[in-house]
Amino acid sequence: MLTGLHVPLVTPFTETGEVAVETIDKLARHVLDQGAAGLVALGTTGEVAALTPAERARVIEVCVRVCAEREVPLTVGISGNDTRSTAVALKELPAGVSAALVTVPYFLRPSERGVVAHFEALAEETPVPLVIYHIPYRTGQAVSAATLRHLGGHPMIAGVKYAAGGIDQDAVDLLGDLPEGFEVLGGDDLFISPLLALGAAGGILASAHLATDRFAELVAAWRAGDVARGRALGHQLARLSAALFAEPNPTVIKGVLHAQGLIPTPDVRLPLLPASPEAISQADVVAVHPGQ
Ligand SMILES: O=C(O)C1=N[C@H](C(=O)O)C[C@H](O)C1
Repeated sequence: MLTGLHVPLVTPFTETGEVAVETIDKLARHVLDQGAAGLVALGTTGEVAALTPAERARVIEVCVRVCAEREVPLTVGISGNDTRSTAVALKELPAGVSAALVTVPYFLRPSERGVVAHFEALAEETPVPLVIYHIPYRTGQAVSAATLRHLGGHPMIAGVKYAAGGIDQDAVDLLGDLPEGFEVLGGDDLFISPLLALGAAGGILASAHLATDRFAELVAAWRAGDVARGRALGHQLARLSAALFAEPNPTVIKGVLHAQGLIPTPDVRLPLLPASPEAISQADVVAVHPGQ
């Protein structure tokens, strides 16, 4: 389940500010047609914090339908920094969800022992396998390779979305000795190629809304041991990711998707502000002419 390219969908908005439900359906089918192995709903890229509970439910509903039809996994993002309410959110996931992407408790900085206790408690109650979202520059909480390896031994903890802001020693340690049945998915778009070279099974990559087929090929090339292809594509796609992350995610991605006619507006919800026209046109150029 946790291999290949998974696209964390943006949440497009209509001219009047509602969630553009039909566009989510189209976008989901588009990235799957282009080679994505699965979808992620309600990630950071989906502006989950700015959606109402009813909007979140609607987004999940559309994604469940498309993923069921295509027989691909759907992972749903769950963020929270309190164990009890996170467990409730997991139990409320509807049928058809394959896994939950659960953020390391943020802001509180509970200690690594607290992180272990949190995930072990969730793993005992969750109806679907968990993917730990390790992103210390957003959560403020360090998690070592040893801790991830320990958690990865639990049968309900299927993997980690690894986004440490680069290739750090823990990434090298972890990928050198993975627990059975536990996978690493890259979550830092710019560093996906080196992480795949180290043995990551795939990635959850917002950049892959664009050039989805090339991102899927990047994952396949590294997994097949095609170093020359993996390296060449990796350099090309890193330029695209850099352009798409020139301003806060997902503002530039939405700007480019809108410019390409794939979503009705480039709108984001506060506190995000729309990307600048310069950032959008620069990323659009790189997306269309990847070699330049
Ligand atoms: O929503 C996600 O999942 C992702 N979010 C990251 C971010 O916004 O920093 C980027 C990554 O591509 C996936």
